[in-house]
Amino acid sequence: MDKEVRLLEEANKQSIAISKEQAVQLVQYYEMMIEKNKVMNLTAITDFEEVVTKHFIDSLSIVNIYDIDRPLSVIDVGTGAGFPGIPLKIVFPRLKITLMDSLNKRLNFLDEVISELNLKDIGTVHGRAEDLGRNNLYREKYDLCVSRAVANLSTLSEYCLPFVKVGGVFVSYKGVNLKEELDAAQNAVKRLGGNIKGYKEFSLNETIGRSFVVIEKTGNTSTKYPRTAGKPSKEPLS
Ligand SMILES: C[S@@+](CC[C@H](N)C(=O)[O-])C[C@H]1O[C@@H](n2cnc3c(N)ncnc32)[C@H](O)[C@@H]1O
Repeated sequence: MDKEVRLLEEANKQSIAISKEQAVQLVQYYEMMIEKNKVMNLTAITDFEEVVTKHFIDSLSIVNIYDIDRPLSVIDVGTGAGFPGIPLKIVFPRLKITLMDSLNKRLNFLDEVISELNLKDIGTVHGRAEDLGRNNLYREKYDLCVSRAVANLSTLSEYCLPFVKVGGVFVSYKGVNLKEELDAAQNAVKRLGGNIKGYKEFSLNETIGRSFVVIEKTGNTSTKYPRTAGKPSKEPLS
């Protein structure tokens, strides 16, 4: 069975609507990632079926908890090989996306993907979240911040909430059994001008546990945050 058909089947199971053209683009992205993975470290998961579930469907599952199919400005903090930002852009083309990471080599790959797939209203920014979050070009400029597999929720909130406009949202892609992490981050989120609005668990393929934490930005982030590079991970806010 061809790859596009498999992808459409899996998306359908998770109630994610993808067009044939979008499936073709996702497969193209997969092929580019696998080719580049031979010369640089982009992903530990290379099997097509696994990439579909653990990277593509996981990235797109946000549609089941948040109305993402509209012209929102979005920043993907620590995008790595492009997750969740690239699948989101392909399937929800009205999003305006900034893909940011501290590793330039990965962003160079993403520039190639953007150009090859002719994606519009999407760009890459190189830097650390702690530095870019203090830069007025990015600070409090986004309707939505997304981030997957970058840091614990407290550290991540210090990376992410400064980018979000008041009234906007930060959605963290997480695994399950998050109670301790959520408890530990409650205060940090408040200090950063946020409020944990919801926590939703779901499963990929009926076996792999995942969750989303939805944090709304209720007030401006104090200019004290983010602290200097390295501090949020070494001394998470409590
Ligand atoms: C484990 S990878 C996850 C990549 C992608 N989000 C995913 O889910 O596959 C973490 C990424 O976050 C980036 N990163 C970690 N700390 C960062 C920071 N302080 N600022 C910007 N990027 C950061 C790393 O360079 C890396 O590409």
